Amino acid sequence: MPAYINCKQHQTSACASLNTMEVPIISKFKVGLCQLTVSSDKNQNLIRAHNLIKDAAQQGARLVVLPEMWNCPYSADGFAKYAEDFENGDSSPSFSVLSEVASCYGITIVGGSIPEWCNGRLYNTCCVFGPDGKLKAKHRKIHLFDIDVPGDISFKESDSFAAGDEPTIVDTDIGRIGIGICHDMRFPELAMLYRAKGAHIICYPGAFNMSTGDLLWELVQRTRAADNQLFVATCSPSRDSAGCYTIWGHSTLVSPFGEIIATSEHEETVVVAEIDYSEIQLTRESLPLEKQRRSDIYQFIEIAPRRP
Ligand SMILES: NC(=O)CC(=O)C(=O)O
Repeated sequence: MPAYINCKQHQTSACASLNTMEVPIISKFKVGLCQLTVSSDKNQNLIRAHNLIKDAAQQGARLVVLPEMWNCPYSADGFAKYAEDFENGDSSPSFSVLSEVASCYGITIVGGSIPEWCNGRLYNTCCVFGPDGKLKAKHRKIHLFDIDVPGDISFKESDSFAAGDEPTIVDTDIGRIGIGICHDMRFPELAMLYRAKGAHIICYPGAFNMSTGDLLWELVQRTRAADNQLFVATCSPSRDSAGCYTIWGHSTLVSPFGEIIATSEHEETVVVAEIDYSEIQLTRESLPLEKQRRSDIYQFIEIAPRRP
């Protein structure tokens, strides 16, 4: 645990008792989305993340989601500099902070993403921690964001990162969670796979920009939720985050019907809202897409990972 964050300082008796409780799977609970301002000062980012997670937990959130690249600016020239090796706890302050904070507040954290070093490769990686602070899952961004729109935006994540090659679905005390990172959201097949595997909610830490955000951020996440009749949570950095890539913001929680339950503008904020998994059943009964699906005409085929 880095010295500059003292979790014990903030630990209340309620918080302490949550850590020792046998927590049953619950279906109605609050989700917190921490839309934090990311600067070029890593320590500041860690402190900010801690403060926003604490705020969400104090508002009753049991599941807290952080943005894509919350410990560093979303900028190709900095990813390697901010990268951490999770296997080596001492050299991974971001990992340690999330683990400590999850256990301090007895919450599940979908830890946005940070650059991860592993065996000489850099990944855009999301870590999920349980209320005991233990790592429950690690998702490496599968679809890297390479875009070139002449006169508008050009960005090539694949120049910096290697792509992950596994979907990530994790069982927690607050349900089954599918994980995707930002551009992963554009691929309906991944969300369909999570739905087929029984996910209640898909969390997408993201960092859309001003060109893609206005047009697609809300559209894509509502579509993933409505197509698969499950909850979707997205979490972005705030717009005034550092770097030349201007971030859209608008962290959002969507219902299985595709309705926006809660959202934000682009400033730093914490969105906290309640979700109720009984809505999944209700939506699927009201509009039984699975029964109506014409698999005699088309089929969802699970394809093995493409390898070079
Ligand atoms: N970081 C990203 O993957 C950005 C993205 O997908 C976008 O549309 O913007």
